[in-house]
Amino acid sequence: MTHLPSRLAKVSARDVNVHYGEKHALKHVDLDIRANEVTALIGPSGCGKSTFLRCINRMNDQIENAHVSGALTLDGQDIYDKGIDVVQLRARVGMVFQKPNPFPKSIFDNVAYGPRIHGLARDQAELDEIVMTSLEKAGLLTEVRDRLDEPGTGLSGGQQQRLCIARAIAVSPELILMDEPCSALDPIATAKVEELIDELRENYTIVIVTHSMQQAARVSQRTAFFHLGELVEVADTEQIFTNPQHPLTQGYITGRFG
Ligand SMILES: Nc1ncnc2c1ncn2[C@@H]1O[C@H](COP(=O)(O)OP(=O)(O)OP(=O)(O)O)[C@@H](O)[C@H]1O
Repeated sequence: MTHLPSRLAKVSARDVNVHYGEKHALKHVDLDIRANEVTALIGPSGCGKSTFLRCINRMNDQIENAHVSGALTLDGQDIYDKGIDVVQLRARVGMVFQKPNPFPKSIFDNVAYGPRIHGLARDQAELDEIVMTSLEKAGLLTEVRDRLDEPGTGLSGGQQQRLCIARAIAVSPELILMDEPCSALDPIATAKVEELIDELRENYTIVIVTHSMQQAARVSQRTAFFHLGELVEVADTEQIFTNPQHPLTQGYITGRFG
């Protein structure tokens, strides 16, 4: 039985299905994402984690053969409503990708890009303020304060990823989607980004796809385990890793498959 979307959830998914042509990639997913928490999506390669993530900001719209059905709401509002402005939606729901992808622009302009296109600053002083605050929140300001005019692509991989997080934050999103944000980073840069995720949860809701169970255990409060397109189990992270209810979850977290 499909339950009604939860009013308490930041994002509520009910009977969400995604097909890529004939391929049924996501099957009847019911999942609530709670506000001001980090929710980790885990599961073996190809199980549909990224597909689910892309449903939330309608990135699947850009994939020609993708078809999404079911109900997805953000604060109770239908994400797939015909009246929804997708550009506005993506300002509310930011995204950070696997590979840091700064624009070929200066550090300052990378962060100022979103506020400029959304008209968030009335003048240069306000824009400066947004850029500096976003860099600060992303834990990058002290490292780049003196080189804001230099290209973002000249930063280290870990710094570039924090720049992308600053860029996402600059438009004041409510939700940040992260698709394996540390997979291209070394352990030290990964630790910094994980620390940052933990701090950001105070003001944002975060959904992170990760292949690292250690990372899911370190950064998230809730964990959802997917397998072959189905959501097998969702629970508090501690429970998933200490007392999973489903044998498939148990098998995955103990490394028996995946
Ligand atoms: N554009 C596409 N066209 C056709 N099939 C796709 C497309 N994108 C994904 N798929 C298929 O849908 C399924 C789910 O893919 P998805 O990328 O969501 O999985 P994932 O769990 O994020 O995997 P990974 O951990 O390897 O990134 C896979 O079988 C994949 O091959």
